[in-house]
Amino acid sequence: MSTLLQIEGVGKSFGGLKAVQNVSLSVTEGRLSALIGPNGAGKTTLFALMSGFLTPDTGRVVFAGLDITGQPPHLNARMGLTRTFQIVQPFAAQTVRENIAVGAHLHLPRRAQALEFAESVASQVGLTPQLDKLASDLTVAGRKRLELARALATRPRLLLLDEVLAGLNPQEIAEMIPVVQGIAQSGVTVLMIEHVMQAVMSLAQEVWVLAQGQLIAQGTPAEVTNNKAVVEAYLGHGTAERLQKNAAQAKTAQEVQA
Ligand SMILES: Nc1ncnc2c1ncn2[C@@H]1O[C@H](COP(=O)(O)OP(=O)(O)OP(=O)(O)O)[C@@H](O)[C@H]1O
Repeated sequence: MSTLLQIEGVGKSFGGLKAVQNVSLSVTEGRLSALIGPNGAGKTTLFALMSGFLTPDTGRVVFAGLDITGQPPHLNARMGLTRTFQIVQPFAAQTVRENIAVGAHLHLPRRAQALEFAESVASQVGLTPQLDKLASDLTVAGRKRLELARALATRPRLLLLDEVLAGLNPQEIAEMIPVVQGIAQSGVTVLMIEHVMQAVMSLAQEVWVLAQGQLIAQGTPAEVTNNKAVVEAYLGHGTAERLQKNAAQAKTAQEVQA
């Protein structure tokens, strides 16, 4: 399988804060991967660097074999690289259909065609019954689906999903997971930022872990969740030893009792 997106030595600082430091990774075409890490690790900044919303201070971004470092987001979207946002901001006074059509206009200049294409995208994310509703009347889960639909309407090759499950209740999360899976199965390469580990474990084929702006682990979901550096990044220094010591003490206590 080929590499669709490659970032090499990418870094970005805000004043004295190194939000992303020397990060390199390759996203394989056709895969569903995840980027995880504690709050403030630099995940959203990395998405912004990949998609052109920010220009890196160091390093380069290569998409489909072309250097796109510093290229603005609308040109990246035209090439097939689209992102969603953690905070969803649809055009509130427009219908769901019209909102989705905005994304479709990237490749369909005629309004009637864009509106028709919006319908097929809506069905992909389960928004067909809401097509004529105003975006402002959608629930949080509906807005999340709309954000997905707007991005899908641009016909991405690579879709960067920034916490599409944030703010959803357990049932809504369970309903959204197959939607994301369906998008990947339709041939779109997906990289998602996600805090909901249940989703990462069930969806991701490959996971990267960021902490304090640096990549600290990479592997399958099972590999990264068993990685000592990852456990410590989430739970604090010394946690891995403490957990090991507690498990050993519990085992000894069981043996003494037996
Ligand atoms: N535009 C900005 N100006 C200044 N500091 C910023 C800016 N954007 C992000 N930061 C800082 O950079 C660091 C990384 O932020 P970022 O939002 O990328 O982290 P994150 O991993 O996406 O966090 P979360 O999981 O909480 O969304 C944080 O310390 C944040 O406060």
